[in-house]
Amino acid sequence: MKTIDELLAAGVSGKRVFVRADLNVPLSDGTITDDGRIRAVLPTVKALADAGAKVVVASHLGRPKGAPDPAFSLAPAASRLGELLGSAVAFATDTVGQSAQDTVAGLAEGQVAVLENLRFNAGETSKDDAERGAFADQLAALADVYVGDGFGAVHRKHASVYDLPAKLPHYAGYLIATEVDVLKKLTEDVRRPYVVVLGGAKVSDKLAVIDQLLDKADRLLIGGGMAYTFLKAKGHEVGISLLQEDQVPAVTEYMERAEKQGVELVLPVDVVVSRTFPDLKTKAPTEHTVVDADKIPADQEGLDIGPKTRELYASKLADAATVFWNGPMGVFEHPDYAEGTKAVAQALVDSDGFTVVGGGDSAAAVRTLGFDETAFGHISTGGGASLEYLEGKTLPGLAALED
Ligand SMILES: Nc1ncnc2c1ncn2[C@@H]1O[C@H](COP(=O)(O)OP(=O)(O)OP(=O)(O)O)[C@@H](O)[C@H]1O
Ligand SMILES: O=C(O)[C@H](O)COP(=O)(O)O
Repeated sequence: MKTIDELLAAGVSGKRVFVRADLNVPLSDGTITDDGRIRAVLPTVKALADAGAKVVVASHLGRPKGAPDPAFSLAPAASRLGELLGSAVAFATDTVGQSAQDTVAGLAEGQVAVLENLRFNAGETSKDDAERGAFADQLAALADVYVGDGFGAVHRKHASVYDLPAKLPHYAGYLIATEVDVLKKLTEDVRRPYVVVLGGAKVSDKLAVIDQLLDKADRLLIGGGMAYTFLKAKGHEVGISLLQEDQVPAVTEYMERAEKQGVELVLPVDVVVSRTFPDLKTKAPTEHTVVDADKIPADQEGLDIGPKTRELYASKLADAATVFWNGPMGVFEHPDYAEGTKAVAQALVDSDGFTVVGGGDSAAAVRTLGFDETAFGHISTGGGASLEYLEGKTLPGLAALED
């Protein structure tokens, strides 16, 4: 995989360099609530601009349906990028149309432009190779060189991630190079005990990675929305909690395999429950109680791990030599359900091991809950991407950067 340093050494002055970033940042009423992914691409953008390149930054945001949707515009991300760079960033109001062509043509050496959301064009995510290829051809016409730096999207076989690199000289940016280095440490001769903490809401995505982790990890701690499918599989009432009913058989099999393979698979022993899902906009205080994990009332849902579980998980993390954590332990966006995520984050800060936080929401949780990012070994910008890497899958966006 050729890296950006090789590109810079060869000289980029005056060249149009297409940087595929992951600027898929959380927004609330058009305001960016966590700019971590924008900060993560700064080293690459700065190095190219300082070397005189005409930098064309492109990304997706959210999941628009292949057509323009103002709610998913990259304009706020573009202006935040400009603030962080300390210089004006040109913004194209389309992806490959007249605005993009004029904006790129008007770039001076060292200047940066951001294209509008790539997923406003159906070709970006199309399952049809020809349709994706045609869109990639239009993107290629805007650049002389390609730099892949959107780690959070490398598991997607999309035009700007997979098809476009083949059409231009291509290099890995600093973020992708760092992320791959870190994740390699988690897949090759990992230091033990190796503890994995899984939570969050994308239950089905993550269950698949457990299958692989059972052969690698020494301990698996389950929290967040993930936990209730496991508790159901143990025969417990889970009320109206987040549940992937069709995954109960698979989860049962995982628990049996963990037992056989001597992998400690730890589930919550108590949970914070409520009758209703909290209002994440008003964050109005909610009625909630702590119950044993096998006593969730039928009309209530588990929204965070309870105090006994927080202590239990901290004790299971205390001697870890390596930790990978993906997925918040509860609905951390609401103060009534943030304590579990805080407790796990604190346990990683207290750990002497190598700690990796993998995931857009998990990384955002660590930052918004006030933890110092440097207290962790690495905060990945990709949740799904890091999980699929750990699964041992070939990631399209990384394969496309190999010669
Ligand atoms: N018990 C629960 N019930 C419902 N939702 C929950 C629960 N616990 C956590 N969540 C939600 O899970 C969401 C994050 O899950 P997700 O799987 O997306 O995390 P992530 O993997 O870190 O993010 P990404 O995949 O975007 O990198 C949060 O918005 C949180 O509110
Ligand atoms: O948030 C993420 O995980 C990445 O930006 C990928 O987004 P996607 O799941 O919509 O492809």
